[in-house]
Amino acid sequence: MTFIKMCGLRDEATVDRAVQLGVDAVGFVFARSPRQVTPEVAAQLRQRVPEGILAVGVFTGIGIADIVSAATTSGIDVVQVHDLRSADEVTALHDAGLRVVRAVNTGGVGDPSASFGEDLLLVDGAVAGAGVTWDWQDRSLLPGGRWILAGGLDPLNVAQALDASGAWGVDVSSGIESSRGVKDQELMAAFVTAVRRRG
Ligand SMILES: O=C(O)c1ccccc1N[C@@H]1O[C@H](COP(=O)(O)O)[C@@H](O)[C@H]1O
Repeated sequence: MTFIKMCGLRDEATVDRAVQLGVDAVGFVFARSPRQVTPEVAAQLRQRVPEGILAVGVFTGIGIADIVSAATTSGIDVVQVHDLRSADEVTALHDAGLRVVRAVNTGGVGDPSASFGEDLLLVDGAVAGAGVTWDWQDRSLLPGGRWILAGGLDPLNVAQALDASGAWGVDVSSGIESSRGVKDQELMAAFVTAVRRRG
C-alpha cells in the first residue's frame, strides 16, 4: 500500500482528520514557512498522533544541534531535512536517536543518486513546500529503492504521478490547502481516496 504523509499540519482539528483518514505520517514544519510551528506547539499536536503513525519534523536552514533540540522538545523521532550535506550529518542525527528522511530537490539541492545512510529519501520539486510539480517521468531524477515523491501533488494528479514515477510513498502539503498554510479537510479526504484507489 502506498505510504502517505500529510505535511504542514498546524492545528488539532487537522491532525485529528489526518489520523482519521488513515495516513501513515503527519509532518510538522519547523522551517521558516507559513506552516511553521514552534517545538512547543508541535509537542501538543504530537500527542494526538497515535502509535503506528509517524510524526515527522521538517527542517531546513538550521544546524544539526538545533534540529536535535527541536526534535527533543517536540517529542518527534523522525526528521525530514532538506539540506543535508554529508553522511556525517546523518550519523549525528542517528546518534541522537532520530530517524532521517533526506529530502533532495529537483532544482539541484542534494543528489538523489547519492546515499548518506538516511532511512528514506524524498524527492521534492525545485522549491520545497511551494506546490511546484516536476517531471515525474524523468528517469535521471528518480532514485532506486524506496522513496517518497513530493512537490505539487494534489487529489487530481497524484495517481498519475505515482504511475509515472513508481514511488513507494507520497508527501503532500499545498495540494490539500484552500489557501497557503490552511488545510482543507475535503481536499485531504480526496487525496487519500485518490491514492488508496490505486492500492
Ligand atoms: O511546507 C513547507 O512550508 C516547507 C518548508 C520548507 C521545507 C519543506 C517544506 N515542505 C515540504 O515540501 C514538500 C512539497 O510540498 P508541496 O506539496 O509541494 O507543498 C513536502 O515534502 C513538504 O514536506
